[in-house]
Amino acid sequence: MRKNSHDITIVGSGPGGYRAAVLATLRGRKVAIIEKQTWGGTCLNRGCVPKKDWHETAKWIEQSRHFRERGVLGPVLKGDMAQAWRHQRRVVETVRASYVDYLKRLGVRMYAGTGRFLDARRIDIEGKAGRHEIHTEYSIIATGSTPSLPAGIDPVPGKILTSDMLYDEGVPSGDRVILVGGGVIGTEFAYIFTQLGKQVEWLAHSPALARTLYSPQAKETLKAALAALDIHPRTGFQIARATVGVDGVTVFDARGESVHGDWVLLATGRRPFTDGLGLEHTGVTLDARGFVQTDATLETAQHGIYAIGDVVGPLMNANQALSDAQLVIHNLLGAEKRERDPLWVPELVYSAVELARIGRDDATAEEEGFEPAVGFAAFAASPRALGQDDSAGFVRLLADMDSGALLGGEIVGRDAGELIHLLSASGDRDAILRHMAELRVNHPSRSEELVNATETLAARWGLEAQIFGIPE
Ligand SMILES: Cc1cc2nc3c(=O)[nH]c(=O)nc-3n(C[C@H](O)[C@H](O)[C@H](O)COP(=O)(O)OP(=O)(O)OC[C@H]3O[C@@H](n4cnc5c(N)ncnc54)[C@H](O)[C@@H]3O)c2cc1C
Ligand SMILES: NC(=O)c1ccc[n+]([C@@H]2O[C@H](COP(=O)([O-])OP(=O)(O)OC[C@H]3O[C@@H](n4cnc5c(N)ncnc54)[C@H](O)[C@@H]3O)[C@@H](O)[C@H]2O)c1
Repeated sequence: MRKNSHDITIVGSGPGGYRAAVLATLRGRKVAIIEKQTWGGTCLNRGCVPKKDWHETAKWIEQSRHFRERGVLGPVLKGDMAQAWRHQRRVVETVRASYVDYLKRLGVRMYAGTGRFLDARRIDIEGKAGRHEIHTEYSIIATGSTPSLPAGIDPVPGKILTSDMLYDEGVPSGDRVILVGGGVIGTEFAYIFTQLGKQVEWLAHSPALARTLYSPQAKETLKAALAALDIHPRTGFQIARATVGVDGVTVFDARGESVHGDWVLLATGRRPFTDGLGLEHTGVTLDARGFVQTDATLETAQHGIYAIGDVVGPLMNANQALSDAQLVIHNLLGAEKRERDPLWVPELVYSAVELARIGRDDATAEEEGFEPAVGFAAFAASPRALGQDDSAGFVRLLADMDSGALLGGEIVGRDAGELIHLLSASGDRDAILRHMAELRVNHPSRSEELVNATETLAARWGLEAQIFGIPE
């Protein structure tokens, strides 16, 4: 093989690209990865990792309300967002260094520059070190997404920011923040910013998380937790215009209503990123919204070119990108092909409560002809949660009335992002609830509430045989 030839070339080093590079190299392939900006992509540098660092700090500050009654005495704590920004940078830089080190140790060929397809097997890379042309047997497009701004609104450094700008450039001065968007970022940042000491005016077109599959009960629990901290979205506000002056920024909606603040954070969605990738020199096709079109195995219309993560959509989260990477490497190197199943990749929101879900919601289950039984356990009765002064939330499981198979699950409350693995660990969804009922647990723990929810399925819905294996 020539020096500049690779078995697999990956464009983009976010969670999707990074994971694909590691897995393919561990399986003996000669792999190249190209990154035009910062190694680790959105998730590491301006997404999941710094956001979770901030969420942790926000939780500490919120929990400090209980310090006195718990016997922890001292001055009242308050947030400092500029210092919190410096903290997440240190975490991000540490993780990034270990990512880069691992890729190097594995022998992945790392190219810093912008990758552009010349044809289906040749990629041009333009970077600080000059231009390279590489040859590749297979390629994986993992170029992610970029913020999508409302028409007529342009970013202004220090005044009108996207989340990418906030993490790349730092926290602007001024405590009065206008946060636009009722999606995942808006819902997470409304909580985080408030705990970190900002006065947040949260403008949303529709109620928080309106376009997600979380149950009404989950959304109500979130709403109550936010309201307890005096965080309320102002709904029906669709930002149409913004003006920047010496004293800050004013945003207007189409009706002419206005809100004034020191700076604005736009969380109005993200769009797939394929700009400058040279896809016109390949047979790869895009849909009307710009997502790369693939079949269920994640191969594009161009044989040998695959796509993963945000650039495929429609859901954009790191968990999906990681799962896609596993799938594509399996499909490239395995004998049989597997198909993408986004429903069974966990989804998370980190706000005043953590929300985690996997599988079908009630409506989807019913549409598919299932009769869902609901297993439920509230953290309000959990000795572990009560001892943590953090007992909001619940576990909610959907099971098929006939077979006892898991149809979907939702966990709301502290550590939901860890607990969801109990539902995602096994692909055997016919048997998972039976195994859950037999789990050898650590007591007291939050995991026990999954066992309790499973047992309510047996007790209240007559699923004893399916869950406990007792003959009817
Ligand atoms: C504020 C925020 C918080 C988030 N929190 C979470 C969370 O808690 N959990 C979660 O699951 N998800 C979260 N996400 C979503 C998550 O970050 C993305 O879904 C994930 O990063 C997508 O991974 P990816 O590999 O598809 O692409 P990306 O991470 O976007 O990486 C793509 C990379 O490709 C590079 N690239 C693009 N074009 C080229 C080119 N032509 N040549 C070379 N390189 C190129 C880009 O520079 C980029 O580094 C969050 C997102 C944001 C914005
Ligand atoms: N925990 C996670 O997995 C996680 C965390 C953060 C972000 N993400 C992903 O990143 C992507 C971007 O997040 P996001 O919250 O920006 O997008 P989103 O699509 O979740 O929400 C965008 C919001 O902006 C609103 N909006 C759009 N135009 C508007 C306007 N002109 N005025 C007022 N509101 C307007 C929409 O109504 C919607 O509520 C999403 O796909 C999200 O899933 C995932």
